[in-house]
Amino acid sequence: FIKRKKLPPGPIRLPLIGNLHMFGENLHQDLYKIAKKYGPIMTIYFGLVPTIIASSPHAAQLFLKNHDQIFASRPHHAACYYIFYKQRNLIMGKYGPYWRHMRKLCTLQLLNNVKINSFQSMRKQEVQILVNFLEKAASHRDVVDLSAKLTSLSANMACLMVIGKKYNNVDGDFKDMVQEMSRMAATPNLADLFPFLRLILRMKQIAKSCDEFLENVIDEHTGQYLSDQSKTSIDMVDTLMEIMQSGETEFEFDRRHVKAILLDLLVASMDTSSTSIEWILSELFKHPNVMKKLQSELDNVVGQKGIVEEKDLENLDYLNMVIKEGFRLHPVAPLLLPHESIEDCTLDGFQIPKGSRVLVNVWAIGRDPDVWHEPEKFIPERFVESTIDVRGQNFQLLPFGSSRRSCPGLQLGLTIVRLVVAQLVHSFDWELPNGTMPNDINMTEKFGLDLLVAFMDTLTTTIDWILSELLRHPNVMENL
Ligand code: HEM
Repeated sequence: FIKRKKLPPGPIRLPLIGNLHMFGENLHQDLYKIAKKYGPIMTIYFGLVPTIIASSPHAAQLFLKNHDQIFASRPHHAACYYIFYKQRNLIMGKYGPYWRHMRKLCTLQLLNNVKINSFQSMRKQEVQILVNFLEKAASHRDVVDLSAKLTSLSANMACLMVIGKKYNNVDGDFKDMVQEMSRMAATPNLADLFPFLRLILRMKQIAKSCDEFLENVIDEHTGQYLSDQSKTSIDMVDTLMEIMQSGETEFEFDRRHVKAILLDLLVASMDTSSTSIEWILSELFKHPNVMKKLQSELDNVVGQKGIVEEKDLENLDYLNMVIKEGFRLHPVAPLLLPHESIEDCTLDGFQIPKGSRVLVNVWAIGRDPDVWHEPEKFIPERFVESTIDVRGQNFQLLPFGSSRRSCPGLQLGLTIVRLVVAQLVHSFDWELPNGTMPNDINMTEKFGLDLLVAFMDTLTTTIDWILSELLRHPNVMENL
């Protein structure tokens, strides 16, 4: 237990549930409101587990830059423990030599510019398939579920890059599993996450199907890479198998590690880009003037050739402002992923003990009125002559995090988001269906992964703590 008086301030907590009663469907929005009262560094109790919340650029900088190494670990997470090979993966791996090796391997071998560029023609082809579909729908004036199409585009790109086949052609069980994980993430009510034991059992089943799927993928690749010289691009399973078979890694690296990385890459790239694209397009539909201005930039830079090439992206200044503004208002991971401290630390006068969990509310930071003029409005022009960027150097805009634990897929994610938005805006004049007006577009956020990520383990830990206390006090147990 942590001595409360040394921790940052926070609302009064109730026995056992802590501050849980204060949260509704959107954790980051509720935390934003609470931070207005308790300040940019505050303590919130999820059950019995204290969690430090950073809600200003200065606070984010303290945790992610000034004390970066101390807060570079991740907490234990029951779901991730089962699904990601005892947290042997990169995303939820504990900070230490093993995580450092895995991170180096991913950044240098899988997500470097050469590797990302080797999938350029695949991206172009997949975007073209979507454009062809939309052209056909437009010629019949059919209404299109763009959200579903973007999800499928993003999943296809991720699967082609990682395992060498489209998501549409992937085994049904894996798809069911992905859908189930999304359903769990979209559970609208916290109470639906109970009972935990059932949830944990389900996690174990999901982990098993996931493992079987990845084993199959690896089996399919074994041997095939060497014999199949006709492959135009080497997918990430090929690369990882080659690394494993070379035996030249500085650390233990076997099939379990390959599977953990594969899962990371699939999970991290499947929904993130499509969700960002969907938000940005929704803002453009809501703001026809911005849409027109962007179309005119695309006409000038891309011209009549119709197809947006990745090399065009660097010349599209207004597009880049639109993307930054989209990320500011709608970060895909509003609380990043949870960080955990590996040693005691004094920070802004507060003592944060080793093992503290930290959430950085980048959603709140993107709406901080001390930093942003008219923060609720979508105004890409705010970035004219501004050096603020999304790459983790500017703490007022952190959609990919910053420093050691920042997103290693930033370049890839950014390329996909810019390419798809540019192509869809350049190829079509968009209309909302059935007389919907721009102001009618529903911009309410759905209950997202952040809640699952932040809560799930704090609740199981709370139960663990209560049970251990009961075991230590048999008389209390008996009374109960
Ligand atoms: C628009 C797209 C994307 C966004 C907005 C995004 C955002 C993020 C964020 C916020 C984090 C957590 C940072 C933190 O905890 O401080 C993260 C971590 C991560 N992302 Fe991304 N991401 C995107 C795409 C991708 C892609 C395409 C990949 C790889 C194929 C990827 C791989 C990862 C990995 C492996 C981590 C864990 C890093 C670690 O813990 O060391 N991401 N991402």
